Amino acid sequence: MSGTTGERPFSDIVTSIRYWVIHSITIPALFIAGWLFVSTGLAYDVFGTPRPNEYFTQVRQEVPIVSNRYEAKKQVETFIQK
Ligand code: HEM
Repeated sequence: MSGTTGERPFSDIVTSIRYWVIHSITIPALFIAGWLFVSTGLAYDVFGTPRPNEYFTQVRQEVPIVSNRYEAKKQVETFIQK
């Protein structure tokens, strides 16, 4: 038949009992895992994002914007010093 790849249609899958037996667990589990990933602070460590109190330090009170493309690496290194 034209217009089909031969795979099981989504409309058939998402209206099947078996799909929802599986996904009533897995979809909320993924949501909760994501929530915990953020709420425990693990996401900050994994992605290196500053925590709200880490944007400024004792030695650097200005915004850490890279302003010199040829010295960018050096600038970033000074920004991330304590
Ligand atoms: C650990 C997490 C997950 C596991 C182990 C899992 C497992 C499965 C299994 C076994 C099937 C085949 C179901 C069947 O034929 O009745 C399936 C299909 C499917 N799942 Fe999941 N699932 C997970 C998470 C999710 C999430 C989070 C979504 C979307 C929000 C999702 C969307 C789908 C869709 C759209 C299909 C149909 C895919 C196709 O056959 O073309 N799944 N999954």
